[in-house]
Amino acid sequence: MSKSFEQLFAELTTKARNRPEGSGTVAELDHGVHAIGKKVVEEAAEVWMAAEYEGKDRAAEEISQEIYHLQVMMISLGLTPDDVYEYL
Ligand SMILES: N=c1c2ncn([C@@H]3O[C@H](COP(=O)(O)OP(=O)(O)OP(=O)(O)O)[C@@H](O)[C@H]3O)c2ncn1[C@@H]1O[C@H](COP(=O)(O)O)[C@@H](O)[C@H]1O
Repeated sequence: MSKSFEQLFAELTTKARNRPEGSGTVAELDHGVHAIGKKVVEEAAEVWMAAEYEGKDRAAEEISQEIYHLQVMMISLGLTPDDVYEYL
């Protein structure tokens, strides 16, 4: 099911609060900023490779994953979307 940036952020915020069993988001948050940062960088490279060699659909998929990891980083730091939008 597709969702917007805000819908995903709300979902992840709820997961961080309620800590449901089996949540990858909870596990990633527990690993901390250093580990989340590595995922952000890894996914950035995958966006680049998909964009250059794998076509638009794969690039869109990798971009969605980068957005996910950026949102996990935001939650880890206690940042809201408005804190980020301020700089757009
Ligand atoms: N949108 C995402 C999403 N995008 C990326 N990822 C994670 O990022 C990984 C993709 O990274 P890679 O390409 O490196 O794939 P991988 O090597 O198989 O990943 P790992 O072995 O490192 O886990 C996936 O395996 C997921 O763990 C996501 N995990 C969750 N979501 C959404 O977040 C919500 C909450 O998820 P849970 O916390 O797992 O319930 C749900 O709506 C999910 O759809």
